[in-house]
Amino acid sequence: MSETPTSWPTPRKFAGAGPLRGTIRVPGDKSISHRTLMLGALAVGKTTIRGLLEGEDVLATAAAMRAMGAIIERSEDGVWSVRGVGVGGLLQPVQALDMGNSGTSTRLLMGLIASHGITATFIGDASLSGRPMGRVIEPLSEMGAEITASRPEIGGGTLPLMVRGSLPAVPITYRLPVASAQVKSAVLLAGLNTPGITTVIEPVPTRDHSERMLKGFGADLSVEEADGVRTIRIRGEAELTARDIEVPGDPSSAAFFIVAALTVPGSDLIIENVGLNPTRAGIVTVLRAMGGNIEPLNQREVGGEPVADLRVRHSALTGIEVDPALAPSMIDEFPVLFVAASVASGRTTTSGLEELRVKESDRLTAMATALQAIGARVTETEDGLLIDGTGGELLAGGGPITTHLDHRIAMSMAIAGLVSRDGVEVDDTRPIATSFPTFETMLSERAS
Ligand SMILES: O=C(O)C1=C[C@@H](OP(=O)(O)O)[C@@H](O)[C@H](O)C1
Ligand SMILES: C=C(OP(=O)(O)O)C(=O)O
Repeated sequence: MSETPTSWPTPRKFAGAGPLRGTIRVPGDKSISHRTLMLGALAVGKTTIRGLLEGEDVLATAAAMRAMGAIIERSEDGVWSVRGVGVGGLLQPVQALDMGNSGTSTRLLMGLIASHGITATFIGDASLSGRPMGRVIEPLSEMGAEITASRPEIGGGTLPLMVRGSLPAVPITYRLPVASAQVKSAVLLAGLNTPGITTVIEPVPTRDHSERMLKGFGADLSVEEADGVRTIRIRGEAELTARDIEVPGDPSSAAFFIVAALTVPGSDLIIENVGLNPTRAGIVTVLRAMGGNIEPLNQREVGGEPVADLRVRHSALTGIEVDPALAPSMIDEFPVLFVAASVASGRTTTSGLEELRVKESDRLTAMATALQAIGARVTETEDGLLIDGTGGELLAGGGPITTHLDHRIAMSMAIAGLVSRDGVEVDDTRPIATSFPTFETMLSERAS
């Protein structure tokens, strides 16, 4: 999110306004949208994209790819086209790349630049400038890139930072020390323009959009799985071929409406075209285990990804112990799961969630504080939250809730407002535009 002097915090109160009914369609998947722009920009020919998420994070990626030579346009009917420069063809950007609020743009683009003979400076907003970049600096430096970051004492370095790519880069075998699709993708993208084979070993599976899409664009990539450990190999100096892509709806955005429909009495909502890649669908598994009535209809494939329409009906939810092994498949959905747990009956226990502390905000502390402020019974532990739900009763409500430039905190607390007596005031709704610019309109149209 860019902070200009004309952009002021936009507080808003969210309150219950009746059941959620009818049919909605959430915008395109953010992870897939970033990757279509990046791979399209490296392909030879013209890639067309339908359903691209037009959120600020994705627009930051588009601007960066333009600054490095790709021609990216949007037609009036919302179809995007990307004319690529070819692998190895990225141009030196003239100005610093402003990544706004987006960790995915930053870390994946650092990977791309690492194996090109160019230098780029990355800047971002206050939230992004506090996030750890050491996790990508380490493998990309091993590949030969020279990276100078600010504040090396914070997670190995933060923005602003400068990446001087290495041409040629050195292929490496890298075992991921954290379960992170961004780190995996940064190394694989660096591998695209590196001679030989770059290997990533992934002990815990994370979202696999990069692997699917790299293959789809024609890269020579293989995935081997043994005892739950994935070994991904990419052959470098690849040639990518332009494609026509349809981006499925974002399950992370759908999650807000799934929780809203499950918790607001009388709701019966259909959410169309939701991506259900197994590496992303943990939230559906957990909410079902809590008693949530979520029915997949019309299951199909869109853009190489499993998709369904979800019918979601109000349900009496019961707290559970969430298996930490599910965390990577729902890492962005915990804030809204905590809202569901706050009105379930009994205790919900979560653990193994240290990664939530290095997202757009420390999402464990931010959500514990926010939910306590509106009357939920929440205890924060080192790596999770313990939540004792109301058993279907409304939360008290209140605020203003501090959202810390974090879109998922803002939207989760908006949903909490629907199940509160007095409503929930959120201190700033601007961050919502990073991932789901139509969220507020869709919410006021459906909850009525
Ligand atoms: O690769 C991606 O598109 C993403 C990976 C996840 O981050 P980590 O890799 O840091 O877990 C997720 O939280 C983020 O919203 C998007
Ligand atoms: C963590 C997120 O995104 P990013 O890392 O791209 O900022 C998110 O969207 O919840």
